[in-house]
Amino acid sequence: MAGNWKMNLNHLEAIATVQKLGFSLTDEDLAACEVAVLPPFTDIRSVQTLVDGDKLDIRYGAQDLSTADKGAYTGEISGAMLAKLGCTYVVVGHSERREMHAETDAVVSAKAQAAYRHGLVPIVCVGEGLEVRQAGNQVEHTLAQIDGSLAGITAAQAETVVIAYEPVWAIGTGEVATPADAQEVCGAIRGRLAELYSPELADKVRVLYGGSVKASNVAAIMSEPDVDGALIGGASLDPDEFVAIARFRLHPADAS
Ligand SMILES: O=C(CO)COP(=O)(O)O
Repeated sequence: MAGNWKMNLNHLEAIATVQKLGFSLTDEDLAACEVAVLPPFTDIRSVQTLVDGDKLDIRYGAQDLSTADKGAYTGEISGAMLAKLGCTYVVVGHSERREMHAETDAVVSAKAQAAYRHGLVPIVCVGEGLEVRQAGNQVEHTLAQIDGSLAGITAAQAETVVIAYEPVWAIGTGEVATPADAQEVCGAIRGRLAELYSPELADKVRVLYGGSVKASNVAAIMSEPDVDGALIGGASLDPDEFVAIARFRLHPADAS
């Protein structure tokens, strides 16, 4: 379960949030479910200090990185800098960056490659907008994004990649995809990974669903065979809600 904080929570709020997570999540919870937070860049040092100091079994990472490793790139953050701060993950190709920063699949692939150069695991985001969904082209569209975003990623790298299927129309709207909608595309993604790499590799890759996930709907989504986890925006800002999401196995899968 990965919490994408987006541009929310300053470093003081980040400390309070991670402390609460660290206090609430038991060893049992963390043995059953990996938990990661993806704060803004300015919070990462604070999160690192807490996680290291309190020996919390929580992973953390960033929401973006530069395609370049070093140099005259004003405002950019390199994979090397994130690795130095102990990041495990980095989100690449979130729909908000694809839309607002015109990131193409080629850019996303370059960012995923930059992540691997520094030992970071990319969480590669894909997913269709409302018009594509209404036209019924969600599978075709999302698989084309997979092809483009994973271009240049070797099998050895792809073994660890995390894919997040986030239908744009379900992000921050309260409009959650049905479990069957999530399964349709997540299953197709796994099928494409099998074609691009191998069925064995495809089975190992974690495919997440994202879009209005909360404690009350997570169990139903997680009951689908090809949904291995969730990328959570708004609900991850509330530590109690995020902990309840991480405990999805305790909720009935038919809650709505
Ligand atoms: O974009 C998302 C996670 O990356 C989903 O955001 P919400 O959970 O707020 O819909």
